[in-house]
Amino acid sequence: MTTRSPLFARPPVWRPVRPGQSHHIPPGAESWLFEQGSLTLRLRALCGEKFRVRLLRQNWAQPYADEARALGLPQLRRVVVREVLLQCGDRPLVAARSVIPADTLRGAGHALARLGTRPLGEILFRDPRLERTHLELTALEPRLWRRELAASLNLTGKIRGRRSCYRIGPGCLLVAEFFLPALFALEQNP
Ligand SMILES: C=C(O[C@@H]1C=C(C(=O)O)C=C[C@H]1O)C(=O)O
Repeated sequence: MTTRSPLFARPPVWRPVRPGQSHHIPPGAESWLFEQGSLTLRLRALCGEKFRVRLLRQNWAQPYADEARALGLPQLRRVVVREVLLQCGDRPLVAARSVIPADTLRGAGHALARLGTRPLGEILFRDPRLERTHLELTALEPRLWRRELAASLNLTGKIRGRRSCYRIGPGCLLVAEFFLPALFALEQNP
């Protein structure tokens, strides 16, 4: 069974980051796209007590073809797909989609299976074995989002996103994060 993504109408297209290559990144987005530490921590610092994870889905489903490729899995292999909005109170600041293979859940990542509204970053960044690889970027056109979501978040321009593989011990997972206009507005006017 493939469950419809609550975020995307079509899969984002990713481009690897290559040294010396220009990605035409707006100045406000750069520090978020290249953030090395936990986004959860950075968003908490910005938003304080009102930071929360709104869970849109976490279930077994087929990954997108390019996600399966990035994880080295056959496309029909089911994975856990988690999609969330990271919010300050009612305001979504970041949309995120994580793809977790069964082997990762069985190994070091078993805590990931029952995350609920606990931020994924809390578990990942606590693990001393954590390694991040394969940074890729995207600039999503409004039509790639689900129409209802694009309307409710007023997504009229391109939304910048990043994706990387997080490795914890033998298992890895793919995390994609999209930085919404409300994030930059909050930074300008905390
Ligand atoms: C990867 C991190 O975790 C964040 C929390 C997520 C979640 O709870 O699903 C998803 C992606 C991240 O933005 C992080 O803090 O950097």
